Amino acid sequence: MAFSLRFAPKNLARAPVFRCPSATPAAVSARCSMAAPPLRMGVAQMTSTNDLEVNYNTCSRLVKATPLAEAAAAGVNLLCLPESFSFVAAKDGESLKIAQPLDGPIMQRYCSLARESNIWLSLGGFQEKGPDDSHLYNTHVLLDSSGNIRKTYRKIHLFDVDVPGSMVYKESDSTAAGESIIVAESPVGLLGLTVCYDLRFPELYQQLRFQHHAQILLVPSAFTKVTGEAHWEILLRARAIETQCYVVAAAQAGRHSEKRESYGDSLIIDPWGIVIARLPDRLATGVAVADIDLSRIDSVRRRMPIAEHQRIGSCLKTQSV
Ligand SMILES: O=C(O)CNC(=O)[C@H](CS)NC(=O)CCC(=O)C(=O)O
Repeated sequence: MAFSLRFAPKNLARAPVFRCPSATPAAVSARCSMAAPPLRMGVAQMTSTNDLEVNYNTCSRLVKATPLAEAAAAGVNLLCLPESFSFVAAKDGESLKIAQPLDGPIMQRYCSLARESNIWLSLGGFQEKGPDDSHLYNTHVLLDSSGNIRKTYRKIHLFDVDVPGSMVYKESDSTAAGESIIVAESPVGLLGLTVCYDLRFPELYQQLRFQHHAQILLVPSAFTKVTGEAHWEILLRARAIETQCYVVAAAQAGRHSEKRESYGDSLIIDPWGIVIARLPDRLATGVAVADIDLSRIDSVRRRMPIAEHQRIGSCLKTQSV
């Protein structure tokens, strides 16, 4: 299996500086000259199949190959895995058969992985047992470094689309839609949790930023090859620019089965819309990392105060025709 570990270019990493509590001038100047370790995120790319065991082993390798914040000065605080990290069905109905509650053995194994590896994990889309026997939830699960589930987000927008030149997807046949917008505190900042096709609904990201104050938007995905080539990077950069948030998008890449193929190109994008880490489609499996500089969010927002300039939804009157 081809495997790569990529780092963001150095000049893009601006470490935040410690604020000094009051102390003797000597102690203050010693501490002030010390930069805080940068906050760092990793984005993982893989080609999951309908083999739970193989997928777990790949995830475990990706986690273990990632330098950890606790172990290394330049370690990663939070690693993001794509939608369907643990399972991609090869046939209709397979996902429903393997769906489990969050306290079932599949998710518990990933909780142990987070705990043993001492790292926070964003698990992009898990087949969570649903409200009835014919529906599951497509659930984004956030684990802390002790292996606890911190937050879960059930995918709101379901992919019922006839993709030109590909196939007809009808996610709602077997998936129940989520109904809640979810943000989560983490060591790298306030996260907005979303999944894949949600990316096409900018209102969700607007709410995450302007109502819920998210700083980093997560978009774990299994985009189709056709729609990914046409829209993936443009949509992700647009969401970063218009919300002035970091966007972290872990992707499935390559061929999962005879009928299913995904568009890779996992990305980390800064709040100005610059791509600061990338795993191209041809690198099927790997981790890319980048620094998260929360002061960069502040400076982008200060220089272009769109939150203050926002008028739709507050003072504009609707004119009837
Ligand atoms: O079925 C699974 O295993 C997991 N779910 C998915 O992969 C979902 C539903 S089929 N895929 C997408 O939302 C692709 C969106 C997309 O490609 C676009 O918006 O263009």
